[in-house]
Amino acid sequence: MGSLSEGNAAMGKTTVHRLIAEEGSVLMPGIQDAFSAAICYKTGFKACFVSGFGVSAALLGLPDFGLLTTAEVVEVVRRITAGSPNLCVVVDGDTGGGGPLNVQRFIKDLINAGAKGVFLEDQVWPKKCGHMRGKAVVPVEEHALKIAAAREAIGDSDFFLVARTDARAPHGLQEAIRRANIYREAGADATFVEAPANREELDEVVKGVKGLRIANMIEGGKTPLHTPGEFKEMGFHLIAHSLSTLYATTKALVDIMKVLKDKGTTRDDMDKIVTFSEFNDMISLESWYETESKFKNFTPKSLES
Ligand SMILES: C[C@@](O)(CC(=O)O)C(=O)O
Ligand SMILES: [Mg+2]
Repeated sequence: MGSLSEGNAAMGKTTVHRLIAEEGSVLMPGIQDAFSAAICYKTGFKACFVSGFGVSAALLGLPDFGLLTTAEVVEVVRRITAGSPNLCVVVDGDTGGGGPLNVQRFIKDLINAGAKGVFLEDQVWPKKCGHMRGKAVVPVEEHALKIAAAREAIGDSDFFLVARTDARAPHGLQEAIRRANIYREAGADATFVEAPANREELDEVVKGVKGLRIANMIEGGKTPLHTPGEFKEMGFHLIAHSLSTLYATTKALVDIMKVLKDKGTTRDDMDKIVTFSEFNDMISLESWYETESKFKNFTPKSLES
């Protein structure tokens, strides 16, 4: 089993380190916008993962195929942190938007936007979702340089750096493990070997990769689904459940569109949707009424008669 003292988790260096020290294995639901983030926080999660796959779908209506820009990601993150200021927001940074200088600018923008961490991966740009076919990775030195540049840009900020490698598919698990350890040496707080194919490979990752480790759960993806408890036992510290909310939303959207198309009304299918008041609770409407009422009777002193 992996040790929590590895990777400074026990030192509480950042919010993410602190959460790992508290929980052992931190589950981060994948979210794609300010609304899914707000529901994530309301449900009781302390951290979320801003999925590139999800943002590409929700913002652009496009697949996770290297079409999303870092500027678009930063803008989404700004809205998420404004809407959910107490949620620890970890962001999928894809390949970081270019070379080391672009990575540094991106990291600073994410920190200013209120994010608490980022994943940076070693795919060739334009990248693909880690569970799709046809991936390629850049030379290990090239990504190590980006990780070092990201580390420098982070400085003393409360920001957690995850280095991801997609080498498993094109070059095999041992190369992915080798790369993860090199990226850790270059300054990553944790590493993520993308898409191990079975339990044996997950165990190999724990055996071979030093420090804090990430696992990624995608329904229908390459890695079998496990619980946070099982991952804690194995030696993984951060678990992204990257696409569950996107897939659930997709199913709900398809179902209700079908109802509208077939029947033209939802009156016999109210079980498929939340009520007006349930939605308003979800979006904290009452707190806005309270704020509104504070200003209703406000008159500056000099205008009082
Ligand atoms: C985690 C992911 O990067 C998908 C993947 O490539 O596995 C995402 O964007 O959610
Ligand atoms: Mg992604």
